[in-house]
Amino acid sequence: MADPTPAESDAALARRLALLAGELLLRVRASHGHADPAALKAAGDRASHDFLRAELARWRPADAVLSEEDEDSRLVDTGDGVSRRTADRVWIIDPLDGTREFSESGRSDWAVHVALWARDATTAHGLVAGAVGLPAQGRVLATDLPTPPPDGSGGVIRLAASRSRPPAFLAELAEEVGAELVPMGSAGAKIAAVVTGEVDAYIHAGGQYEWDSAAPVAVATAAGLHASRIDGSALTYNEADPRLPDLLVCRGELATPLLAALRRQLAGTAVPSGSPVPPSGKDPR
Ligand SMILES: Nc1ncnc2c1ncn2[C@@H]1O[C@H](COP(=O)(O)O)[C@@H](OP(=O)(O)O)[C@H]1O
Ligand SMILES: [Mg+2]
Repeated sequence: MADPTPAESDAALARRLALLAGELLLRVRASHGHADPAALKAAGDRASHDFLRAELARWRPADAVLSEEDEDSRLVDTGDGVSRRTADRVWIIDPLDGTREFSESGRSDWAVHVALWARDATTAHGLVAGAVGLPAQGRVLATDLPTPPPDGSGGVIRLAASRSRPPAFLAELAEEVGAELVPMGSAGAKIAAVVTGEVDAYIHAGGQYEWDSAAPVAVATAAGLHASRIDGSALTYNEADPRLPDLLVCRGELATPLLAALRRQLAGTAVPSGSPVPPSGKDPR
């Protein structure tokens, strides 16, 4: 691909990098095969992270980066030294979301997330640009090419949830609102499915980080969808503590009934809105 012009917008850069990192991940998957899932996960994480880090340093050298794959990214930022907390612009990236699914043959529910948070943002959640690459689905969703909000199916609510770590209360909530659970990997793939209308909503609770949702939430918001914490409060990014453990993304008209159902579930189950101790290592996947 020819070098872009210096005037490439942040959103176009996010979209281009999500596309290129996705193509790289497809090559890594093809060359490693699926015989050793742990090695494939590690190779994918590393290749995509290194690529995105290098490209952001090349095209946006003054900006800070928060990446899942940086050694210290899960630690609470104390503000010492050069810090993303004092930066005006921070790229929040998940080089490979749905790592588990990436390592499983035939699955297409994994994604590349590239988002830009800005201190002076006037857009929702402080996110000014974002792209979600879905390499195995052959598409990239981005804030500069928003898709129109999907029409409701009018039938049973299709509710996407983690296939490996769904919130404990979700089965009961689904029964209460008459929803059908659609298990899927990757926060990005699930939110993309809400954006395209393949499902009606995505609910997660119990643990996640800013990079798991920043880019897909930027894309969902640009498409006119509702995105919030499960208690209805705002999602905020580039916080000192990068944990952002729960969220609801859905079509606008479902926000009120789903938040009401969530309130009833949370009243009964005391689901924490954040776990107490910042982990220093990676989550077991
Ligand atoms: N309880 C939890 N604690 C921490 N991270 C979680 C989590 N549940 C889901 N996630 C993260 O959220 C992303 C989507 O998860 P899921 O596929 O289960 O819906 C995954 O990102 P990664 O694949 O980038 O690690 C996963 O690690
Ligand atoms: Mg992730």
